[in-house]
Amino acid sequence: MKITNVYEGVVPISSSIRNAWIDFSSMDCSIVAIESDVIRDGRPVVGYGFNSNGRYSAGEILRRRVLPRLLEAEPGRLLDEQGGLDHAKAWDVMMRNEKPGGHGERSVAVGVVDMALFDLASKIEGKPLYRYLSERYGDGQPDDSVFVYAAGGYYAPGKTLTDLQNEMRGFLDLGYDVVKMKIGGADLAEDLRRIEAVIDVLDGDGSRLAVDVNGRFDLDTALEYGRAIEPYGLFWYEEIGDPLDYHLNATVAEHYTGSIATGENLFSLQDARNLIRYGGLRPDRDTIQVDPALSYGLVEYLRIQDMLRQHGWSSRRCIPHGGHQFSLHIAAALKLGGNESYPGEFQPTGGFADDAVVEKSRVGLTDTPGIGFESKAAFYKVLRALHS
Ligand SMILES: O=C([O-])CC(=O)C(=O)O
Ligand SMILES: [Mg+2]
Repeated sequence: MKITNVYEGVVPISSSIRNAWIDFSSMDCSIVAIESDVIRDGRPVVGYGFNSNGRYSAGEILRRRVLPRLLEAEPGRLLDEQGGLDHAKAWDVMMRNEKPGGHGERSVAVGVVDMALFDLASKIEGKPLYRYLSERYGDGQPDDSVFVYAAGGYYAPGKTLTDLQNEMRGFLDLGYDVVKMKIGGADLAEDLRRIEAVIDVLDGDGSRLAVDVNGRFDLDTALEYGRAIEPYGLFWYEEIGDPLDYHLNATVAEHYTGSIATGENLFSLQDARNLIRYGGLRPDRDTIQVDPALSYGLVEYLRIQDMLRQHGWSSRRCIPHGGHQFSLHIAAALKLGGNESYPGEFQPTGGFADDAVVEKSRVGLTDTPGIGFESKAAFYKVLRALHS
C-alpha cells in the first residue's frame, strides 16, 4: 500500500446561527482526499477526512507541513509488519519537528488527515470503520447502535420562542429523545424563558435537555446560572467557562449537583489529562466531549481513552462533539456513551448517512466500507470533486 496523491480543499459550512461566543457567518472546514495505489473496481481506493465544525480550515498547516511530510515519507515508514497502514507511525511522521503544547489549529490539520487515513485503511480491508476499529482497538464486538442527541437551539436573527420550540419538535419527530440548546448568549431571565419553552416541548422533562454555554461564563455567572437551572434536572450543563479554566470547572462542579459536560475545545492528551486532574469532573455523572477530528485524530483519542481508563473513567462517559460520521464509528467500536448529532446545521458535512434512521435516540451503523461518506450524497459530491 502506498499513498500516491493527496488533495486538500476548503468547504464553507457557514450560516446565520450564533452561540454565546461566535457566529458562524464565515465558518468553513478543511477537507482532504488521500489516494492509494490499491485498485478496487478499476479505481484507486481513496480515503476522505474533514475537520468537524467550530474550528476554521487549516489549509496552510496542511499544505506546508502535514501533507508534505506524509508524501515525502518512505512508504515503509507508514506501514505495519503486515504491510497495512500503521496509524501511529503516520501520526509520528505528520508531527515531526513539532514542539509539544499550544495545540490550536495544528491538531485540526492532523485530525483531518488521520480521519482520511482511517477511512482509507478500512476501505482497503473492505470493512465499515467501526468493525475495523473494534477488531484493532476494541473487543471485536462493537455496539450495533449508538445513542445520539440532537444539537441545535442556536440564537439566530428574529428567532422566536415558537421557532425554538418548533425546531425542537422537529428533532423529536426525527426520533431524538434528547435535545441540546445554546444558553449564555442572552441574559439569565431570557435564557430561563427559552429553557422553559423547550422543556414544555419535552413534556416537562428537563432531563431530556442539555444546555451549552460555549465557554462564555466567568465564575460568578456560572454559579448564578447553575443555581437557577439546577431544579430542572437537565441532561447536562456544557462548557460553562473557558475550556482551559480547570479551576472554574472544578468550583462549579463543587456547587452544581447536576451533570456537566466539557472537552470539545481540548485538543490533546495533555489538555484532557489536565481536565481530569484539575477540572473536578465526577466519573459517575459528567461527560467528556473531546472531538477526535479536532484533536489530532483517533491516534490521540486512543491515548486519551487509555488515560481515562487509568483514572478510573468508563468509555461510556465520553460523548464526542461534532455530530459526524467518524465519531459515530468510534463510539460503536470503543463503546462510548454516544455521539452528538446535528440534524439541521453545518451542511454539507454535518450528520450521518442519508438513509440513517434515528429511533429512540439511537442510530444504527451501516455496512458501507470506510466511514461511509459515499452514503451522504451532497457531501460526497464535494469530496469527489477534490480529485476528479
Ligand atoms: O456551537 C458550537 O460551536 C458547537 C458546539 O458547541 C457543540 O456542538 O457542542
Ligand atoms: Mg458545545
